[in-house]
Amino acid sequence: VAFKPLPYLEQELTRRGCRLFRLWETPESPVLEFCRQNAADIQAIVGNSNYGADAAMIDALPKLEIVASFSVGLDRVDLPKCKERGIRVTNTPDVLTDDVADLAIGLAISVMRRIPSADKYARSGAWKKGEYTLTTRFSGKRVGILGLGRIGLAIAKRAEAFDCPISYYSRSDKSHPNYTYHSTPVDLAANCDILVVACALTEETHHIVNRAVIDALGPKGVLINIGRGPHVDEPELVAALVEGRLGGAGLDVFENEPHVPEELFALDNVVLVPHVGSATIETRTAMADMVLGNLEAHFLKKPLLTPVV
Ligand SMILES: O=C(O)C(=O)[C@@H](O)[C@H](O)[C@H](O)CO
Repeated sequence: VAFKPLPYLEQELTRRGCRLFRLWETPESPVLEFCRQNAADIQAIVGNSNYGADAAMIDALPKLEIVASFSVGLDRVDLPKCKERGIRVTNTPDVLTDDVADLAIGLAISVMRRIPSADKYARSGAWKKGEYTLTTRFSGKRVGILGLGRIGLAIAKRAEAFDCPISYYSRSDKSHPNYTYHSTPVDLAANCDILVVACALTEETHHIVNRAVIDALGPKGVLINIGRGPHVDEPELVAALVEGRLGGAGLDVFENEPHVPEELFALDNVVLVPHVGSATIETRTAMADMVLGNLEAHFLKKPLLTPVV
């Protein structure tokens, strides 16, 4: 188990007879060393969005049969290597879609209406001296979505309820009846007020939000990232926000988690949360059940619940 899991997941793995090798409890020995020492016994890895299974780790585990990720995103798992070795890989799709989409809309409204700093204003007593500054309406704003997959569609559905016209960029035109397709991220950014990152992290989508996209979004534009930190060229983002070349940002993920750029701390047009997209008890429990179900199916030689490899 590569990360400190939900107690429920840890208890259930033990109750179902799994012998756990707790990687997070062995800071003294490098991960690879730890894997090599226990290679004869490790048949499965339970990882997440930060701790996956790279090629070196897979090579160090000749008995490895399955990687059951406690995440929908698999950018930390070397999928081609697993395929090559015949190692199965599963993730936790669908059960977290609503929470992640809710957070995306929550971040957008929080940035547009400056909710965190308005909250601070009310708590500070400053209201006694005068009204809080006017903010910007979310309803009706043009929402652009990078990646119209499960989470992207769930965000679009929610934004539609706020009368927001929806446009998107993805590898192919999905000829969606109500949503406008843009063939480049820059084109999408130039034609929306709020740009939401909701695609998987791949070599292709690494830094998909770069200087050109940020400048196309512009001084009134808002960026929402509930994908992965490396989707965004973070130094470019920070510079644009500090210089006022971008109107605001709502960020759940960062390039070097858990480190957050301190230059953003003083900006009230920026809302920062610590990778909590799926962090509700309901969703994390459902994710745990999916991990448990996939492991059980694998070792009982039954069809996996959510196979990726
Ligand atoms: O599912 C993903 O891809 C996520 O990023 C999150 O749900 C994390 O896995 C979660 O932070 C668990 O550690």
